[in-house]
Amino acid sequence: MTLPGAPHLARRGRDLYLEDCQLATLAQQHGTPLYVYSQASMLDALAAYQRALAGRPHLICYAMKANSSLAVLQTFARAGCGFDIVSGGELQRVLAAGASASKVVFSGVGKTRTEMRQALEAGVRCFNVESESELALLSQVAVELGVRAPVSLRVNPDVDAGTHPYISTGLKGNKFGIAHEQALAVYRHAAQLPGIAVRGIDCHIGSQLTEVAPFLDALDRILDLVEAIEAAGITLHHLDLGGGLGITYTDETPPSADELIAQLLARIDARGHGHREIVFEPGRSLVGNAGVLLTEVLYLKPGETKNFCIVDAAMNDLMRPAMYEAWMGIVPCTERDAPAVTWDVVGPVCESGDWLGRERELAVAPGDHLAILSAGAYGMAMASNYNTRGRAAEVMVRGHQATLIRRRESAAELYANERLID
Ligand SMILES: Cc1ncc(COP(=O)(O)O)c(C=O)c1O
Ligand SMILES: N[C@@H](CCCC[NH3+])C(=O)O
Repeated sequence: MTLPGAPHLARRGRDLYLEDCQLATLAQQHGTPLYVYSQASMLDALAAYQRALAGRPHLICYAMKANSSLAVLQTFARAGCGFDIVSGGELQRVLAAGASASKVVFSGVGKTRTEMRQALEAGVRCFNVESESELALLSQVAVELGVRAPVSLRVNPDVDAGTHPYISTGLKGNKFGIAHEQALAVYRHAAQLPGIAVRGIDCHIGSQLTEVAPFLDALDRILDLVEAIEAAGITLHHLDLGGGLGITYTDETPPSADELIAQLLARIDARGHGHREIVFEPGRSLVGNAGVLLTEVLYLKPGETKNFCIVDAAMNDLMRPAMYEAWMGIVPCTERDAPAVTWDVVGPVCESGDWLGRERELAVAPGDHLAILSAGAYGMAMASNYNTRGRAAEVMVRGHQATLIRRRESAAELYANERLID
């Protein structure tokens, strides 16, 4: 039986497998908390985007903030993928994984002078510029280096993405992008700047979007602008439509990448923009359902009003439930024959917000392993060391083969940069 949204995760008898690897065995071998990823799931998810765009100029730039582990980046780089980065650190990391800077786009509202210089020297493909002041500084830095920075402006189209307010980015009140009504003026200004080469236009309206309509609304707003900008004599080579496609955590039914892209391309063609290069920046939809977080049940603590299942993973390992009250599936790695009880699954961190799942029906005992599902995106990438907890280990599976791609962090590593005072 396959689990929702995760084609390579299935139960064989009582045991949960990711591809051909038994998860309970991996938990025993590597210890917990442990992230496990299916490489086939990542490649299948990428293939859906590649298929949908075949035959026209395009670049898929994986938004590496979703999961920036080197082996994940390497997997995508080898499959021909580009990358969307948001910091100099991400640039360094993706180059270390073997990517080419010529396939990297640089997003983010707060790029520093140093990061601009680093990205120009590396030769990134495009900067997605988010404000007029950033544009001015980028031009200056480029002139100092004797180059022109390739640029698209990230436009805030002011559409409601219909997602959690913390991950909605395309509304007027958000810090992201240049307001739609100012964009034409900023493009005219950009075209005059000595260190800027205008290349395209960009938007990204939010994350975990489960409907096509907001993408189409944003596209229409962007195409209106493209027409106005080109009428002003400024040529735009590419349309970067951002990321944001959602995944199934529980009962969401987002469109597949193929369906979404087919509808977007139909609109692009109908409006006469079919010749432009199309860029997408998917994050979650490439990696989210490729990963699980394995954890061991430490204690069961039944109570008068609530029953607590205390596990060894915590909010520092997986922040999404604490931060967005996000629902993530939780299932036993090995099913047992016992009546299910309702548990709040919580971690050892000293915060009441440290929960991973509330009111879950589970038949569990101490020592059992649980899998938290759909944890491949914004899981490890957002992990912290709160409570001096070393970050989890990570394993990538390919068929029967399981490779440790990051070893567990030790406590000594956590304070290695610190010094006692005299
Ligand atoms: C600029 C930009 N591009 C792409 C993404 C990727 O988003 P998602 O993981 O929802 O596909 C994000 C994050 O939301 C982003 O901020
Ligand atoms: N971290 C968020 C998504 C943020 C998207 C970043 N632009 C999540 O876990 O859902």
